[in-house]
Amino acid sequence: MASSASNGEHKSTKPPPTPSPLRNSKFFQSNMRILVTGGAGFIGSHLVDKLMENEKNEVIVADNYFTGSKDNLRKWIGHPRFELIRHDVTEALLVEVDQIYHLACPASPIFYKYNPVKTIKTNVIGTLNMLGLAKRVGARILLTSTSEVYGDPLVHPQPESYWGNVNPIGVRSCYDEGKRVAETLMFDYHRQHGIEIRIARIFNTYGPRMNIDDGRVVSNFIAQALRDEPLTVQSPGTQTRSFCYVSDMVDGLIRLMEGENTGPINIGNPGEFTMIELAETVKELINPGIEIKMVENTPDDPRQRKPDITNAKKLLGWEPKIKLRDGLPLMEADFRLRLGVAKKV
Ligand SMILES: NC(=O)c1ccc[n+]([C@@H]2O[C@H](COP(=O)([O-])OP(=O)(O)OC[C@H]3O[C@@H](n4cnc5c(N)ncnc54)[C@H](O)[C@@H]3O)[C@@H](O)[C@H]2O)c1
Ligand SMILES: O=C(O)[C@H]1O[C@H](OP(=O)(O)OP(=O)(O)OC[C@H]2O[C@@H](n3ccc(=O)[nH]c3=O)[C@H](O)[C@@H]2O)[C@H](O)[C@@H](O)[C@@H]1O
Repeated sequence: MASSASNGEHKSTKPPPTPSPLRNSKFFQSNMRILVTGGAGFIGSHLVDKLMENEKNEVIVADNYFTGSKDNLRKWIGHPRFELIRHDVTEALLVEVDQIYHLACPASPIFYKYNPVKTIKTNVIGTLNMLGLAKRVGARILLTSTSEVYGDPLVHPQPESYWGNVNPIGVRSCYDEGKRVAETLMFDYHRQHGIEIRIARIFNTYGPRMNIDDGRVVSNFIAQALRDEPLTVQSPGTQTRSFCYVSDMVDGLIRLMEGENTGPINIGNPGEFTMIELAETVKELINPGIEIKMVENTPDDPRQRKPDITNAKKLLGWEPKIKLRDGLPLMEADFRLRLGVAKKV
């Protein structure tokens, strides 16, 4: 029997499947072959950079480029330990790998709401396909779930044991409910087939390489500040989020994959800000002359969000290092380069 969902230490009674014998038949042998779905995206490409630092890793990225870009991976294209495949995870993929980081899914609300049926297919069929692959080759699989599984949370901060408050028929449901089903599938494969699973519940992550017009709040505010446009705070502006810098996130994901705990484990930075506070910070750091404008919000926007990271600290020895005020200038420098806006002296 699996233990309770709150301590991140689920154990299946079944032994994991044996890795495919084909795995050992290659002439060139790295110690670990790793598949990263969604690896051309924001978090995925930073994860690939970190995994490629280890010479014993060979990395395969599968991505359909819906929100990601080859440009994010350009330094690895042509590298002997790296392979990039244009692939949609809603279709089966046959590769021999030891680990799967399953990130493929549009993450910004404007993109996941653009084609909600495709978003839910990506979360459900895509995760089923990756679990099928993990089962066939005996790979360990990590799912990047989300703090959105807590919906508009009635418990604050959110521990992993909280079951959430999600609208099942709303405009965000393709993503929220899609990720909840993906988590269910992970645990069903774990209990039924002994697959080694890891689930990270990621809280709002920001950093260099986010799409400039991604639509998420940090990228919006930085791009607006650099373009001398008003910062668009969606009403009421008192809603909160907790922002994690991408290098901290990648460190947490790798620790989770390499450790012994299935999760789900919250990975995020508990520093909590209202959207008005975030706008004021961006204004102060990047463009003090800019206006802050209140605009209409979208349905079902969670009113508060902050991770309880007790489990991540205890089970992974992980906690974020980069404060928002230190991370924003790193992202600003990247956006300035890409937008061609030099810093005034
Ligand atoms: N960034 C965050 O704040 C955050 C928070 C919680 C969870 N997550 C999760 O982390 C993962 C990565 O998020 P991100 O911020 O890097 O987003 P992103 O949009 O930059 O990256 C997602 C990647 O997945 C690819 N993709 C989408 N659908 C696909 C499909 N059907 N087949 C193959 N590839 C597909 C995209 O092209 C893109 O490269 C997602 O699973 C997201 O749900 C992110
Ligand atoms: O961390 C998570 O779990 C989830 O967080 C985000 O979802 P959300 O928090 O709604 O992200 P944003 O679109 O960045 O919105 C954050 C807040 O900023 C506000 N906002 C957004 C954009 C803007 O221009 N102005 C603004 O005030 C929104 O109303 C919202 O309250 C991500 O988009 C999801 O991929 C991720 O799974």
